[in-house]
Amino acid sequence: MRKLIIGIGGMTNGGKTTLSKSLPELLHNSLVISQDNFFKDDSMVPADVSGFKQYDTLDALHMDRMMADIGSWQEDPQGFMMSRDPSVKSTASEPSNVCVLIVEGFLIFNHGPLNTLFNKRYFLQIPYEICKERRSSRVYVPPDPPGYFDGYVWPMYLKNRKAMEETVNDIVFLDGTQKSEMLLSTVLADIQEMLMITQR
Ligand SMILES: Nc1ncnc2c1ncn2[C@@H]1O[C@H](COP(=O)(O)OP(=O)(O)O)[C@@H](O)[C@H]1O
Ligand SMILES: O=C(O)c1ccc[n+]([C@@H]2O[C@H](COP(=O)([O-])O)[C@@H](O)[C@H]2O)c1
Repeated sequence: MRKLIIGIGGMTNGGKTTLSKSLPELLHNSLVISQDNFFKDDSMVPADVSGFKQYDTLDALHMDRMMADIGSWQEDPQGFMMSRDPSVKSTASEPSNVCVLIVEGFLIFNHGPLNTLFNKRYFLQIPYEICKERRSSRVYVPPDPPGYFDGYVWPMYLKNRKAMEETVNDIVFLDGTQKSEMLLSTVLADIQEMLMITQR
């Protein structure tokens, strides 16, 4: 069984989840793993000197669990997909098929062991004002306290992005202000081309 692992990283509210969840509807044998599902419990996330909870760091995430899930997919993609979604039909008997894992999250390229697994890396970026606007209408658990975006989220984005750019150089940057359909068709066409090459 051949495998492809696609990384959809990006800024908070860049549109990672929206793009990622559309792909499995159009790609056979594909599944999404979201980094957001691996946040530690609030009681395990410390606050900084300003009192802001430090959610925008790898330490706030159970990366060990996320890596374990990806490892399980690598060992048996069909079995893992069926354990996640029993309605998925096994096509293991079909010749030359490829399983695709889409890994999405805001810090996926900042985690060295995870970053090495990607066959392709995308990063959705949006301007500060749009990011702040989109974030203000989103409700996290716990919700953002007043001043969190400018006092913590944005400075952490700049810090994490700098670290990413210092260590990873083959990222395809996508303009997250483009229409969702446009982003989807761009990434889908790219993945389909990779699938054709992988199947040869
Ligand atoms: N291409 C887009 N154009 C306009 N708004 C978008 C687009 N993609 C996502 N959004 C909106 O932005 C917000 C964050 O999207 P989401 O996909 O959850 O981002 P992320 O997973 O990167 O945090 C949502 O309100 C979503 O509807
Ligand atoms: O999901 C959670 O448990 C959670 C709790 C508090 C904050 N978050 C925020 O989730 C953001 C990353 O997710 P996203 O979807 O906005 O890229 C990050 O900026 C965190 O500040 C997420």
